[in-house]
Amino acid sequence: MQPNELLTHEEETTDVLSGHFSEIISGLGEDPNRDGLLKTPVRAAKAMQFFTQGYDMDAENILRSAMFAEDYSEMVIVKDIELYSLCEHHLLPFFGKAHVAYIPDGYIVGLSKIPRVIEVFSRRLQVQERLTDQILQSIQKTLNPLGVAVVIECQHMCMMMRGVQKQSSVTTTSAFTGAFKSERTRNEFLKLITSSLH
Ligand SMILES: Nc1nc2c(ncn2[C@@H]2O[C@H](COP(=O)(O)OP(=O)(O)OP(=O)(O)O)[C@@H](O)[C@H]2O)c(=O)[nH]1
Ligand SMILES: [Zn+2]
Repeated sequence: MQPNELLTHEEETTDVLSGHFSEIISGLGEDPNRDGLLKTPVRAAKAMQFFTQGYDMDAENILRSAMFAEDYSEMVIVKDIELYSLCEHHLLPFFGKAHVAYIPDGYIVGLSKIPRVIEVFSRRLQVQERLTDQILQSIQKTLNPLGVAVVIECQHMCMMMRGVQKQSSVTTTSAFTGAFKSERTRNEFLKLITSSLH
């Protein structure tokens, strides 16, 4: 029997990635066999797998698992949801906050499912614009509410640690469907996410 037959798919991936990380460490001129680096390829592999675990998750299933029929039809906002993602250009983190709102049309969703949907799409190689849109579309498609709004504010390590090296710039992206296309509704949402009372 091959030793690999006993490994799960996840463990096999860890194995493959750690081989590559070992080469990266050598390529950087370091010795992957020195004491402090011995377990680093496996640790780095597991970290990258954690950062990209969203590929194995299904946002629509998550939302559908906690949809409840309810007559409430005012705006529901979940704001200041922290997120960590990886920029697909440099494989460096970008991180910040997401604010999500929807106006129910017959169904509400379990509140925790909104941050879970953000995990699904942020734990991948991403750009902030696509992340914003994917969150929006998955909620719109599943709940079919009167409207969805997503605002994301992030700092990108690729703009901080390297490249242009700007430490304080924050990128804001937003996307809206349905009722949030109206200026009045959108402004109410934007006011509420900047208010400390909500
Ligand atoms: N639109 C968008 N751009 C991003 C995101 N994350 C990183 N980038 C940008 O992707 C671009 C890649 O540009 P390139 O010129 O190919 O890469 P580069 O030479 O490393 O660019 P610099 O970062 O300017 O040094 C950079 O401008 C990054 O700032 C994102 O989420 N959205
Ligand atoms: Zn980048």
